[in-house]
Amino acid sequence: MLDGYQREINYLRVSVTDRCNLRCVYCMPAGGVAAARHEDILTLEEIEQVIRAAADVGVRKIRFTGGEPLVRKGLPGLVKNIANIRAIDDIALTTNGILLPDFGEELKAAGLKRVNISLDTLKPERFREITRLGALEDVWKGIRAALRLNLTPVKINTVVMRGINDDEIIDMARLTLEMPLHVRFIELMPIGTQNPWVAGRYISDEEVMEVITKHLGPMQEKKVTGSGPACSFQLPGALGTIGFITALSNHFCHQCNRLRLTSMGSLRSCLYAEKETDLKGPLRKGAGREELRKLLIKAINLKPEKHKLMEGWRDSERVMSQIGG
Ligand SMILES: Nc1nc2c(ncn2[C@@H]2O[C@H](COP(=O)(O)OP(=O)(O)OP(=O)(O)O)[C@@H](O)[C@H]2O)c(=O)[nH]1
Ligand SMILES: C[S@@+](CC[C@H](N)C(=O)[O-])C[C@H]1O[C@@H](n2cnc3c(N)ncnc32)[C@H](O)[C@@H]1O
Ligand code: SF4
Ligand code: SF4
Repeated sequence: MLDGYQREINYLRVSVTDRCNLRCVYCMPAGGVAAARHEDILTLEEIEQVIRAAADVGVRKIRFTGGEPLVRKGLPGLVKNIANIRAIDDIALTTNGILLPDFGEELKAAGLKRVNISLDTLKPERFREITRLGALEDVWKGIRAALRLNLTPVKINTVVMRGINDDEIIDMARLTLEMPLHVRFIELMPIGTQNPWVAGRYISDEEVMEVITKHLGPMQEKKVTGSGPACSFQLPGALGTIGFITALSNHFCHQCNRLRLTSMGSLRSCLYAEKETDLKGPLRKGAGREELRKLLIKAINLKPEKHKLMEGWRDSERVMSQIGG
């Protein structure tokens, strides 16, 4: 359906958990975030109910995210049920990749089409510093599993941070020459409790693009499957593409197509929105498909025209891993 600004809303990002096996510096505090109690998180059956109602109001694409979606038990079963909803034509996953060797095959068989994997550095020690817990080689095992299982196009999400990984822009871009990977440079957003950490580390995608063209030459525009906010380009002879997600500098809100379902069961009409529409309460009081449909329409009508992240983050309660990136 169309929202109040004539934008077609057809993409639901579903955060299936607020938990994660990593603690990335820009996403979570070192000690993690107090995990929600199991009973406060939507059950897989409740998530499926919401997705069925969302399909009724025009949602065609589902992306599972988190936290780390692969730590949620039973995800393949949920994917299988969603793949049976005729109106849904794209089921994707955003993941840190570490558990893909364990669950990739089952997810593919269940109907998962493709994965976006987060990777900010090619240096093992730096990877450990950024994620505080992880081993780089495990992500590579996940990337290789995704390619082997044809969970394609495989996109790589790289958050660029001044003084942290900006010296690797060229190496990350070069990956697309050697492998069929779609590397997207994401602008660091001042979100959640990591807001103070972000100060001084933001780099615009314009600057990233300049660095790439200076060292690797001009690129051609190239469309990649997906309906997210990236603009994509290709280096001559490359197997993959290079994308830019200009979340701050040139926000793509005018073409926004999405709604978010938090793991706690609220609809968040914008990444930035402070107001959420509770679905868990109504679901647990027996709300049926029609009532859920009405609540979805309400949330779509609440969508703001654009974010105001340049003015700072105002939600004191939520961090990125709880909202679903
Ligand atoms: N400002 C803003 N940033 C977003 C939004 N959605 C995604 N992003 C950013 O884009 C990054 C990549 O998103 P992904 O989860 O990989 O999904 P996507 O790019 O929408 O997906 P496809 O294009 O379908 O592959 C996220 O990590 C966020 O940083 C949004 O609605 N607003
Ligand atoms: C919150 S994570 C959830 C899915 C999964 N755990 C992962 O890392 O891909 C989704 C995406 O949000 C991005 N992200 C998290 N915090 C961010 C921030 N402050 N600015 C920009 N992107 C951020 C991550 O890099 C990741 O690509
Ligand atoms: S970005 Fe993803 S992997 Fe990193 S801490 Fe956040 S949820 Fe976990
Ligand atoms: S910030 Fe809000 S309006 Fe802008 S693209 Fe993201 S969800 Fe849509």
